[in-house]
Amino acid sequence: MAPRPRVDVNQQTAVDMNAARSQTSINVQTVKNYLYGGQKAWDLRQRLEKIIAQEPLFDKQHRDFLGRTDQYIRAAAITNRLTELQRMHGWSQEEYRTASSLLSEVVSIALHDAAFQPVFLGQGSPALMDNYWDLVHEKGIQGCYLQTELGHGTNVARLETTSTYIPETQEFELNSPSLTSTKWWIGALGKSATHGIVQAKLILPDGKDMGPHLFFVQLRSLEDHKPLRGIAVGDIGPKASGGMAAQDQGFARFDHVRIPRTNMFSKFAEVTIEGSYIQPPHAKLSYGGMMYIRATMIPTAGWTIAKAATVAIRYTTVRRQGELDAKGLERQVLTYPSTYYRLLPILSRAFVFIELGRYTIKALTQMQERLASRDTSLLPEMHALLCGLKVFVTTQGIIDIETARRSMGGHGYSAFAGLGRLYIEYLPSATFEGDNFVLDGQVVRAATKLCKAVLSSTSAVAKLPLPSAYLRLLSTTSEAPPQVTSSTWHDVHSVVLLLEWRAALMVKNFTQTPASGDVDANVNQRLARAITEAFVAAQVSEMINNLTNLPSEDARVVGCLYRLYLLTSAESALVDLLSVGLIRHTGAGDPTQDLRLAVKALCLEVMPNAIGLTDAFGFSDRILDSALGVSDGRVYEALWKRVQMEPMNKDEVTPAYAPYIRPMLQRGQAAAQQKMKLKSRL
Ligand SMILES: Cc1cc2nc3c(=O)[nH]c(=O)nc-3n(C[C@H](O)[C@H](O)[C@H](O)COP(=O)(O)OP(=O)(O)OC[C@H]3O[C@@H](n4cnc5c(N)ncnc54)[C@H](O)[C@@H]3O)c2cc1C
Repeated sequence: MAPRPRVDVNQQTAVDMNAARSQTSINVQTVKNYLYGGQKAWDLRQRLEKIIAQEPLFDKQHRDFLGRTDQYIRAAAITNRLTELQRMHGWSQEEYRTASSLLSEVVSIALHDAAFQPVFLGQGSPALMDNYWDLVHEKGIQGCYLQTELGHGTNVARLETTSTYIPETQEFELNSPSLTSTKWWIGALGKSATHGIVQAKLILPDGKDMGPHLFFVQLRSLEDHKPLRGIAVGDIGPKASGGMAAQDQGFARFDHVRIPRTNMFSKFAEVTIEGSYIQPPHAKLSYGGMMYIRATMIPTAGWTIAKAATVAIRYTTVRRQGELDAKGLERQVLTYPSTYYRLLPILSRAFVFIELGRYTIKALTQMQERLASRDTSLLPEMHALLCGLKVFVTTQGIIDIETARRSMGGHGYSAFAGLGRLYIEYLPSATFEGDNFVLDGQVVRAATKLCKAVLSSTSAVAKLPLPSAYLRLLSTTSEAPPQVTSSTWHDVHSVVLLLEWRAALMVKNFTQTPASGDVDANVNQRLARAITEAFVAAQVSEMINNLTNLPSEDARVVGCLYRLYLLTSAESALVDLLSVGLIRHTGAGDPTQDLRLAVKALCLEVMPNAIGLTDAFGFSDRILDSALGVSDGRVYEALWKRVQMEPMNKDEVTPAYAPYIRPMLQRGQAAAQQKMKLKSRL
């Protein structure tokens, strides 16, 4: 047998990346424009990226080696420079937001932008806006949102902080009556924020408790940043696995702190000068701020998953492992079925969540316009939808980042791979803005209410809001559930219908369970997922229809990704599909095998464009900050370069040698010599 040619494993990486790019059949720029919502948005991003890339402060090369305090100080310096650049270049809000996202850093000012400012806008009274909006908007003050307490998070009704109205001075007095009433986990409160929006129980002069309301409170002096009298404030310490180290989650206690009456957020509910309470027109009007944050979490999930997919697909394209082929090359890791089956569905979810985010934010904007004229009709449905979507995208996003990291083997565990950081920073999204398991319950409550209406009256179907359209299937005039055959998996409409039937039957079964009947402990999670997946599947079908706006080859490839999304959703729903009898074992072979083979076929169809599709996300090497995700594929050189920066490598002999390593070795050597002597005497 002729000897196989020797391959330079390092040089081969660039060869493999170039070869993968040259296989791309899509127009990367067109798909990029599609993902960013038009060429204009992409051009803006490019223009801002050039500015940001030139800033030495924004360099990420050394951040993995910094301790917590230095990470926080670095983040503050970055924020200061970003706002300076905003003024220098006269950036609009949109430009500032884009530049901020391009930083790809955890910074405390994010809480001001994402939580503090929207609540101010949505719930500030005209008086509060007149007095403070300019300061808020111009960042003359820095805000945070103080809801969670040491003793309560989910159960907002049991928060203990009080705000008591004193008519004599027209002031509220804020008080933390117990250790467990201490505000806790509050982003930017530890060391940064000057002001906060405090959720506290409103107590009227007659002692009546009106439940939690929002109050605007100054926390630190604008002269020297010291906490104001009566306020004890600090940082709650390091987070799990060193995550979000640059952000100062904080605690605060209030000892009879007075604020003016006008500092209550009273756009909807109000306390009069005399101390009477004016009810809001709808109990859930104040949900607006939180709904906005939840809506933005959908595209964020998409772009976060996109980063994980880009890094892992690039690395597994150039990483070779296995038996040599005739050319002397090992197999590209991405080509193993167990690898592409893990990674390509992640790529498909990134595309879907990015598009879904666009839809949701548009729908929310429409609802907010109606809210402005006090029309709350869309509110309950939007609330339930956003709860479901928030849970779905964050739960899936967390799984996807970790799956992508593991697909890269041992090097994936290096901090220089970048996915460990991405994971740990994304992880709390399952808990904040509503714990995912708690939100599931709200999705199910809303669905059962509508289901009962549909089951009791045929006219209710006509009034079903779009996200609950799947319940139409329960109407007496609806067709019977479809028969699943091998062709089902090749027809978008059939797969969507199947996922809708799954949700409808599961909700119906649950709704019809007698009050005395037992339900399993996981029922809310299963139902909420089925409900949300039915909605998302219908949206994906729309996305496929709208692909006619793209050139045909781009539409074909992105369409494959969307179908892959639908099929992997159906695959993960198999247990439910079997439980509700939509798929049956007929004795003629495995009824799920056709689906699994269709998933594989779609993966193979997407594969030649895997690199092109990840390039379409438009991430620079600076943003990904990953030695394994470099766009030229030269991963070993990038990893080697990073390792040279490791501070421990500055000393040839570690300072730990003399005091600790040497004495241990010397004791061991002496003991071994002693034993040798004893042996030689025997
Ligand atoms: C990184 C990070 C940043 C944060 N930033 C902020 C911030 O800026 N401002 C702020 O106010 N808060 C913030 N939080 C707090 C966050 O909003 C709360 O952690 C969250 O609301 C959950 O509350 P909890 O931690 O008290 O958990 P708990 O409510 O005690 O929940 C504990 C467990 O009980 C379960 N559980 C609780 N109630 C129910 C129920 N009714 N049904 C079923 N299961 C239930 C939950 O699923 C969970 O598993 C932050 C948290 C984190 C981790």
